[in-house]
Amino acid sequence: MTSTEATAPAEPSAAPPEGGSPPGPSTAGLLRPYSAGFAAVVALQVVGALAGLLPLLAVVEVGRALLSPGPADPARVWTAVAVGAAGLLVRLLFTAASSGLGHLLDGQVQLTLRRLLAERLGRVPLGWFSRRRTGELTKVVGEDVSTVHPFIAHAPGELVSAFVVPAVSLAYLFAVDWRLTLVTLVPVLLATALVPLMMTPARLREQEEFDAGMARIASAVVEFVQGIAVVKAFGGSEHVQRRFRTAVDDFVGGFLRMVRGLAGTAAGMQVALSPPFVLLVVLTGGTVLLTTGRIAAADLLPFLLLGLGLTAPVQALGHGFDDLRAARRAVGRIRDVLEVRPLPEPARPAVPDGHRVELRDVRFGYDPGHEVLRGIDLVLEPGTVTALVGPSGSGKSTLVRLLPRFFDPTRGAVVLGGVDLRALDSRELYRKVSFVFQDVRLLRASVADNIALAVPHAGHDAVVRAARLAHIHDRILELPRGYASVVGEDAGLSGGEAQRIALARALLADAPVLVLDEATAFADPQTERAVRHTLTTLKGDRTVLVIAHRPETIAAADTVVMLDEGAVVECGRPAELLAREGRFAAFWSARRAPSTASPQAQDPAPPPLLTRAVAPASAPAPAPAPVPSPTPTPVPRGDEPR
Ligand SMILES: Nc1ncnc2c1ncn2[C@@H]1O[C@H](COP(=O)(O)OP(=O)(O)OP(=O)(O)O)[C@@H](O)[C@H]1O
Repeated sequence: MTSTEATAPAEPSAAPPEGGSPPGPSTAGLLRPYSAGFAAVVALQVVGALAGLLPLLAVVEVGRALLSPGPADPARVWTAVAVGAAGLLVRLLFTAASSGLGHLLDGQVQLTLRRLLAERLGRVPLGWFSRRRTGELTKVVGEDVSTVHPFIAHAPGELVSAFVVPAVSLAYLFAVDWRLTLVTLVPVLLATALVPLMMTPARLREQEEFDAGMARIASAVVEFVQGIAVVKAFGGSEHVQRRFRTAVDDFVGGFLRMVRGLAGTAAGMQVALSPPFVLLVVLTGGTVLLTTGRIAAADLLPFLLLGLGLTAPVQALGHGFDDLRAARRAVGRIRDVLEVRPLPEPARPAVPDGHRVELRDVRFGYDPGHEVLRGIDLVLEPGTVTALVGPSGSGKSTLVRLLPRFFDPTRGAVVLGGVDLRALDSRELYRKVSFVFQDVRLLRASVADNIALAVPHAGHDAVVRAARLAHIHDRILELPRGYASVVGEDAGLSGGEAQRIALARALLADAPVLVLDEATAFADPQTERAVRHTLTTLKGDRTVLVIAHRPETIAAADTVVMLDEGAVVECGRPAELLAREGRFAAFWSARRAPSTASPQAQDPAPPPLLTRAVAPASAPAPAPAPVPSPTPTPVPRGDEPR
């Protein structure tokens, strides 16, 4: 058997990586395999952008030919036209190729990111998911990965041409007339001089307020939408609406301050970069130089045409950097997920011998310094049902989740068939351990596929048999397409029905260890009795651990384990424990007392356990006590008295 000490991690492996965890791949590292592709995108874009200058230069050349004294030289004109047309064609071809290649690369990068995320999400501890909202992950895998699109597909080409085109244009213009070139640069210099005014501490503060205001509105909307039923039922809509209105009013105030602060500078930049202003500046300078005889009229043409082109890339630069910033934030969130420490897998997996489960001095805490399980020692024998009971927050759900390795213990070990779970291959673990918890997730697939998830090649008969055992078969037949009905499309299932499908899935998987959070809260009394009957009669050689909320389940269990504040306070046969008149007896009678003010006042009276208490301790477990027909009132989960 694997030694616990050798493998026990200091912290729950579900905790986010801290300190010593291996860093995830850097953005550059993620993109390195595509560097040749990016280089090709940039090269194609540069050629395309430079070729795009040729039509403008051709117009300049034609203008010069037509404006020069004497008859125009047709050959010179036609050559210029041909070069211009060729330039246009090359520009079209190369920018199209660059864009096409950029989008292909984008597709590959997004696919790689999604594969990496899927691969990592497949290896992180199951418990990590329960600490995250589904929405957060959906955003990372969907939206954030898509956010890299402009960064990959557009930014490289746009940013490069934003530098190359002005540089080449400037070189050409300097060659024509350096004085008019300086004049042509005035609008760009003016716009650039205004940039620092947009980055003052006051502006940055306003930007932060804007972001915070947006976040407050988003959270007020989410709170309202997610809790709409509760909010309406308890008359809290006015409070929530007031919160939303306050968030919007604050945002509007902040937004107006930001706009007032930015408006003057932004308008100044817009004017400086606008074509009329550029033409005005070039024409004014050109007229002065022309009238003083320093340049020829034809020399004015390139400045009018290329001068406009000098400002366009400056504007593109703004968008490019915006995309870049958004992509950086998205890649940061993607990296956070890629950095989550995966569930450690053994290099040489051990093979369990049987399916006796032992918890040996198991300690666990979600957060450092706060233990939720405080030294649990427990043995679950094959062929027995162990009912876990205890007050809300005593650690029942946490304990059962250690068996399918949602988390690893902080200290101690969970041992299956003599092997520490950490020494088991995860596929082997899930072949051995099935679980049905209350937060059941069904896939958007047919009911049959949902049941056969762990056994994809199971025949229809086997699926039906499992569904019958889970008492969901009749309900499935009522669905529009029976077993072929797609969950969420053809069939809307209640929480209890979904749990019974999950139970059918677990029964079909036929794992020798079954861990259940009693699926009673949603089921009607008859179904609930039938499911319980299935579990007790089917157990065979199975090791069953169930968080029991119903008195009948507790009565029918072979062993009851009473937890309180993360420790086992009593453990034994239900009748023996009752006779002992200790913590479990108090817990039990609190459930019986109809006049108590506790929420259990509505619960059905527990079955007469004392009739079982007369059996000698060494005798085989007697048949379950007769189960009285429970009232339809469900036991709310987690409200047992302390
Ligand atoms: N994901 C989590 N992160 C941090 N703390 C948690 C988490 N889940 C549970 N806890 C805490 O661990 C303790 C035990 O919770 P657990 O859900 O295991 O108790 P329980 O006995 O199953 O309660 P209930 O019967 O109400 O479901 C509680 O104090 C709870 O607040």
